[in-house]
Amino acid sequence: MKKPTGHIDYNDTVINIRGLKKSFGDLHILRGVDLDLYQGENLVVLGRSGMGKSVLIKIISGLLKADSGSVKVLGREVTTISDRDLQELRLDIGFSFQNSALYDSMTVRKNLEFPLVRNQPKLTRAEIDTAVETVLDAVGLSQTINQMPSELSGGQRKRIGIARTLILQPKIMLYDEPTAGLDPITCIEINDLINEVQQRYKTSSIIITHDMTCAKSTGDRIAILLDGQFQRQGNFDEVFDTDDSRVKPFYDYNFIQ
Ligand SMILES: Nc1ncnc2c1ncn2[C@@H]1O[C@H](COP(=O)(O)OP(=O)(O)OP(=O)(O)O)[C@@H](O)[C@H]1O
Repeated sequence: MKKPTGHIDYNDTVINIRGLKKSFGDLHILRGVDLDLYQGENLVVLGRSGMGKSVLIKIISGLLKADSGSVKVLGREVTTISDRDLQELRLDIGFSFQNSALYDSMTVRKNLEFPLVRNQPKLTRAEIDTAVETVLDAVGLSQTINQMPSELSGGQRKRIGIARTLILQPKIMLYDEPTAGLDPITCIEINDLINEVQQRYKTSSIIITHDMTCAKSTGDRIAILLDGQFQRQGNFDEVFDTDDSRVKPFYDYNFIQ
C-alpha cells in the first residue's frame, strides 16, 4: 500500500532532544543527540547494531536515565521528571517491543483488557468490551478475541501487541523493530498497519528498523544514528543520496544484493 499523506504539523513537535548523552562505563553510546519528532509524523531511526537506538527510545519513555542533555516529551522534561509525573506521561507513550510481550497464560481479550483495567479502574464492563473490540478491529484481528497467544502466528502476535499499546490511545508510538523475524508479506501488512495507526489514531511515531522496505513505506522522515549522533536526516531518497560508506551499505544490502 502506498504511504498515505499524513496530517503532519511541522509547527508542532511532540519530542525535542538536545545534547543527549548516555554511556555505559567506557562505552559512550549517545554522544550529543539532537532530534525532533513532529506532530503526526512517522520518523524512522536507522543505525548499525549497538549504536544505541533502543537506548534512545528507552530514555524517551523514561525506562533509562540520560547522563546529560534535555529530553522533552509532550512538553515534559523526562530527565528531571518525578516518578509520579513519569507514570502519567507513560500513558501517552505506546511502546511496541520486539517480542510483542504478550502474557502467554491470558487470552487475547484478557491481554488487551489488562492495561485498561490497570490504568482506568473506573471503566464499566461495557466500556472495556467496546475498547477491546475497537482495537482488535483496528488491527484486523477481531476473530482472535478468545484465542491464546500460542495459537497466533508471529505477525498476529505483533498486531495484538500493537493493539494492546493502542488501547490506551497513546499520543506517541515507539516501535522497536516491528518487522523483525516476519516473512516479507507479513512485513508489508505490519508496515500498512503502522501507517493505518498513524492515520486513525493521529499518533506521532518513532520506528526503529533494519528493514529498508519498512523504512521506505512507513517513514515520513529517516534519521540515521552514526557514531552517537544523528548525522543524516531527510526523506528516504535524500538520506541515501550519498557516497558515505557508513550509509550506503544499509541501502545496498537491502535493495541490490
Ligand atoms: N542497561 C544497559 N547496561 C549496559 N549496557 C547497555 C545497556 N543497555 C544497552 N547497553 C549497551 O548499549 C549499546 C547500545 O544498545 P542498543 O540496544 O541501544 O543498540 P541498538 O542500536 O538498538 O542495536 P540493535 O540494532 O542490535 O537492536 C550496546 O552496546 C548495549 O550492550
